[in-house]
Amino acid sequence: MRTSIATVCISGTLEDKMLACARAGFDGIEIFEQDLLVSPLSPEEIRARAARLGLTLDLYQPFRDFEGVEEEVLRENLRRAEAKFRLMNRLGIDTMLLCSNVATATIDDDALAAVQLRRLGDLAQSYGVRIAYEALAWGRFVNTYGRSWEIVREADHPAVGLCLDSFHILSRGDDPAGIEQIPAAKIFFVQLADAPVLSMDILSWSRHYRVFPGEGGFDLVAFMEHLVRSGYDGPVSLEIFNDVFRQSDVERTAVDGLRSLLWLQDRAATGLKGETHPMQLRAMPDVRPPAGLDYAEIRTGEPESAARMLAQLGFEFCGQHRRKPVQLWAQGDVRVVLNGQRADGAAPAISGLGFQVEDPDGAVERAIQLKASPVARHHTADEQELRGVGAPDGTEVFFAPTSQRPAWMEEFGAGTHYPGGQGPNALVTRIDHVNLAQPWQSFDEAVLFYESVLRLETRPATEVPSPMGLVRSQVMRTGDGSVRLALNIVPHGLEAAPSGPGSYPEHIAFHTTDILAVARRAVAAGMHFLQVPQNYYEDLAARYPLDPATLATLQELNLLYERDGEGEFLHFYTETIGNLFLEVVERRHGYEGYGAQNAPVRLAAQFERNRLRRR
Ligand SMILES: O=C(O)c1ccc(O)c(O)c1
Ligand SMILES: [Mg+2]
Repeated sequence: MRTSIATVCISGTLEDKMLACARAGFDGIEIFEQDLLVSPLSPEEIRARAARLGLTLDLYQPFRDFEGVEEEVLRENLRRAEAKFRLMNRLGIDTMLLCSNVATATIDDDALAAVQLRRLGDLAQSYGVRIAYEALAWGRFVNTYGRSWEIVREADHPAVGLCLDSFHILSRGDDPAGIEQIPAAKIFFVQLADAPVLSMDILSWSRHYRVFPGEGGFDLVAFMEHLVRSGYDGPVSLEIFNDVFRQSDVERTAVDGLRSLLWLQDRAATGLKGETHPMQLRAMPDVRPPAGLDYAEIRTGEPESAARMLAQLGFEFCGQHRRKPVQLWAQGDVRVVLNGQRADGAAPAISGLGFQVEDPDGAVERAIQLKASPVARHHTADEQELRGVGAPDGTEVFFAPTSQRPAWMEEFGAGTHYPGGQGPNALVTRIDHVNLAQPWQSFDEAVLFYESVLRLETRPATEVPSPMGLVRSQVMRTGDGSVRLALNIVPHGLEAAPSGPGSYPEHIAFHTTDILAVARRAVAAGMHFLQVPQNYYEDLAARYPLDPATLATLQELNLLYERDGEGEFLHFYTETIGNLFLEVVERRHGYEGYGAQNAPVRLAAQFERNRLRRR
């Protein structure tokens, strides 16, 4: 598949954009008119530069407000078009995008629009160029691809075809299946964009909120499958109007965009297996979602405080790495690695996650094909090699084989004391979820990363009010729930990664089947929990018909509680150390959430604590 991207998607000057697109690996670009108008480069220089970079110039856009007008207006529009055709000849671009008329159309008549497009086609043909007609979702009269196709069909001109843009089709809830019936030769260009599901006017939605495929709520995979079935074999281009992308690092955004097209091809290739079509879809190693978490790694220059918290929660020290200042802690088969390879005094933070997968090499290979940066764990010949990649949020993602007793544990001393299994002291049964802070600029990129590299599924996002601002929270998980990540967008003014005041803490949540026992054991071991205000418990009593004894126990232990139908969720939080706190949760009767109603209580309590500490 030929990949392309509109220059409007990314930040910088036209030169910056071209370089970043070439480096990311795109085959071509669409020149967005505004980028050209403000460029000091002549059309000939742009053409030469693209050739040097190995980029094709696939489309010039947009040309607006042409059809459905009186004769006098049409003549003026043809004059405007001719100037652009001359420019396209200088650029060496053979396709111009024409948006359906938004502003000047006065005649609602498809036959007339077809005649006018035919006249434009004649003119275009004399310059050796062609017109790709796109129905904008907010076009004055033409706002569906079905209607734009009717007009193009009636125009019946070799230089007049369609541009299909997934946003305009899917934002209106239109069925893309009809694309399969359009002759491929009449589809001149294809633009893809995803978007979060929002209810707002379509123009604003389109101009500010588009995201790369896989980052929003539209079914781009199904769209792509219909497109491929039509027999289309031309460029597939990204056209994303997004306020954040336009101000983010240009190279990184370009890579994010290319990743979305790699992911999409892979998914469509899987969906179309066994069918024949002219488009060559690039597939990747087929890996299954992770079966579970092998370990979580906390990196800190002062392991004592994190070690104390783990011990209070019932974890046992299992051994010290034979070469490195790294400790292994475990409870049952839940493993936490405390990595002391950090500057003295550096506060604890989640630095890495080990995911258990069937085929670690295949998973790494796939991640690298998806343009993730490899990170290598330093190891000696007799040590287990763990390979991984860096996530956009800085977390190191490692791929480990599925195993009850991973081979790397041998490095933590011969005869390692490892409790394993579910001994009488092991009340924690697994890592329930890991909450990772996301810088606002790279949130969409992170969603696509975890979806494409780890094959996690997105769940509807929630918004949690806090004294620092509204925190957007997005759960990504395997279908069976064995791996769950909660991505939280860090409120403006706070930092995601560095620890200390002004940073946003991350946490690891452990699951237990007896939260009262874990809480009592922790209290007896001297643990301080995050304090929950009295107001919360009064509200709890109003929300649910809890018996007074249960309520008193919850309050005594600073436990939080939530119900969802039959399901019940009980949980508590530790204090925050550095950039990290821990949570223990108990899910009863199939509860699947994360205590959304309780998250504001936690964020407010943490805010208070942080402020007191800074005084
Ligand atoms: O928002 C617009 O005006 C606009 C312009 C060109 C496009 O291809 C498009 O999809 C939207
Ligand atoms: Mg478009």
